[in-house]
Amino acid sequence: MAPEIFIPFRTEDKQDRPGYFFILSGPSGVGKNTLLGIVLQGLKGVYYMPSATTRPMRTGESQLNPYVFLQIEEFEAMIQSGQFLEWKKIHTNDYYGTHLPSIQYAIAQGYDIITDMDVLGCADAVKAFPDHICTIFITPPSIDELSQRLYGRDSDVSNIQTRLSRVELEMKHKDQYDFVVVNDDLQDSAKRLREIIEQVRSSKEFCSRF
Ligand SMILES: Nc1nc2c(ncn2[C@@H]2O[C@H](COP(=O)(O)OP(=O)(O)O)[C@@H](O)[C@H]2O)c(=O)[nH]1
Ligand SMILES: Nc1ncnc2c1ncn2[C@@H]1O[C@H](COP(=O)(O)OP(=O)(O)O)[C@@H](O)[C@H]1O
Repeated sequence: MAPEIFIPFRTEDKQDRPGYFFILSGPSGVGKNTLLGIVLQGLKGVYYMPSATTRPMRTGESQLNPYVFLQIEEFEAMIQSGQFLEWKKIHTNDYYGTHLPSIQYAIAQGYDIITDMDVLGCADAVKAFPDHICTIFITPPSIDELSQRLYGRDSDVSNIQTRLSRVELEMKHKDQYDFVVVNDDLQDSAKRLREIIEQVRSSKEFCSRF
């Protein structure tokens, strides 16, 4: 079963202000998790917030990396007991959801967290915590390049097609985000993403709509 709080926070990372919640969105395969992996290495005190999902664990993945993997009954019990800030069925009817107690704890205690979410979940999260969320949309240099990345990551054509069929929905929401980063050259994009996060973290007064 899921732990009470998904993240083992360290008190030395506590900020003297409420925590910031950074959300990355963008079409599947654009590079959100790759960017997160690079950026988090260089950012002290920013925690990856794993989502919960019912999709099967892949080779190389483990509990909390990159998701809290749950059985459908466990996920549905957590929906019933109000443990998700938001949840969506994405792709092949798999559940993905954001653990509300972890978010509430991080914001209240002054810990900065980052996660990725689909555009609809992100909109729900902004409604719930408008003054604590910074949204960043990751966009591909082209749809052809995005498709190549999906084919490079996975060999299951039906998985890839399911993900490609959501691209238009995701891209339609791009202009509602606080920042947009084009993930063309990986290192340049990681640098830009890190700069955005550092800029927001160091601003004296947080304004959710920049
Ligand atoms: N609404 C919502 N979307 C999520 C959450 N966690 C991940 N996602 C989104 O679910 C989708 C997962 O698909 P994909 O990027 O192909 O990742 P995969 O699960 O590794 O195959 C992406 O759009 C993620 O941003 C969550 O907690 N809530
Ligand atoms: N800037 C980039 N240039 C080329 N390939 C990339 C770039 N960013 C990510 N990739 C590759 O694209 C694939 C999808 O990246 P991933 O981080 O899994 O996407 P997402 O988390 O958005 O679904 C991976 O194989 C990754 O190595």
